[in-house]
Amino acid sequence: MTPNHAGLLPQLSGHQAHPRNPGMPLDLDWVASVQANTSAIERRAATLGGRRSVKKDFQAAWLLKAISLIDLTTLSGDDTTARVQRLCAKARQPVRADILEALGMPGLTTGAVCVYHDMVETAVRALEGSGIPVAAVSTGFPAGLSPWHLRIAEIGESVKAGAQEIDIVISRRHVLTGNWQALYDEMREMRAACGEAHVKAILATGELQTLRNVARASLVCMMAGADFIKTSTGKEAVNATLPVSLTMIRAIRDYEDRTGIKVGYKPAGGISKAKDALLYLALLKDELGHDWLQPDLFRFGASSLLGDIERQLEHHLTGHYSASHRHAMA
Ligand SMILES: O=C[C@H](O)COP(=O)(O)O
Repeated sequence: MTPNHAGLLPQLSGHQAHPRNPGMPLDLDWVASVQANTSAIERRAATLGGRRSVKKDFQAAWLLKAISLIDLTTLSGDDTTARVQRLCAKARQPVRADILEALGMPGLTTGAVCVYHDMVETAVRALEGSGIPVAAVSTGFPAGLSPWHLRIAEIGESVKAGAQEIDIVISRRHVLTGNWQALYDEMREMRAACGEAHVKAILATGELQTLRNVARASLVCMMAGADFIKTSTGKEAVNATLPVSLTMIRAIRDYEDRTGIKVGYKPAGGISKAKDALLYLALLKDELGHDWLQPDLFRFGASSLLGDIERQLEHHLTGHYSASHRHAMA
């Protein structure tokens, strides 16, 4: 049985890397004008699941697409070389070979592997020749409160060790005190320290108090040159949510409308079910269109999502696909 691809299947080669975000001068008037209608956003997010139904033929294609968009992550204090090597092997072959074969996607990989700085070299070695980039959480992850020069130095060390993507944590206090200049300057300097590596700005949205703060912080980070904006470290009390995602995705849309520059989006933390991944993809497709459904512009930051997707693909092939997974996509 092969899925009805509907133009969804991830591209395995010949992918054009998306240009970096050069940023722009800080526009404080624009930042001040940003609003977020919390109840409308929450209503829209709450109805997303009910409004959509997945055509059964397309389910496998969407799940394969989701795999190609995962930053397969391990960010545990007890990470070992062996664990990271196993993770990298999983990134190279995310689901059983016979499943990929049956679905016409041998060679499918995850979007990237995401690890602490300490594990970058191990991951780079384990992924050699695969084309899968390594993302490092640098800048004193997850709190992002180590001395400034050490945060900048850590970025440099991660790049030197071979990380092609750097996930940095912003200073939430700059957002909470409305110090947009400080946030802009911080982000700008961290972006410069990344050199050619792409930079993802982690907003730690669970600590930003309001959706308006989330929208304004998103905008300032994009103005300062973030290539991606990311919700969470996975370590806050509240991590990725649909209302936060809608807010950030709309900020990305506004930034593109105004500057013509496409910035990527990475929801992270607590996304562990295939059906939830499909909701995020539905939201992205509705709000930003198909252009964003590729690894240069969208990633899931997730440590345990892949296992559930693999189970659902098995069910798909044996005809026992769960009805609860049919509600997200058209
Ligand atoms: O950036 C990725 C997150 O830390 C992963 O969070 P998770 O372990 O809840 O999937």
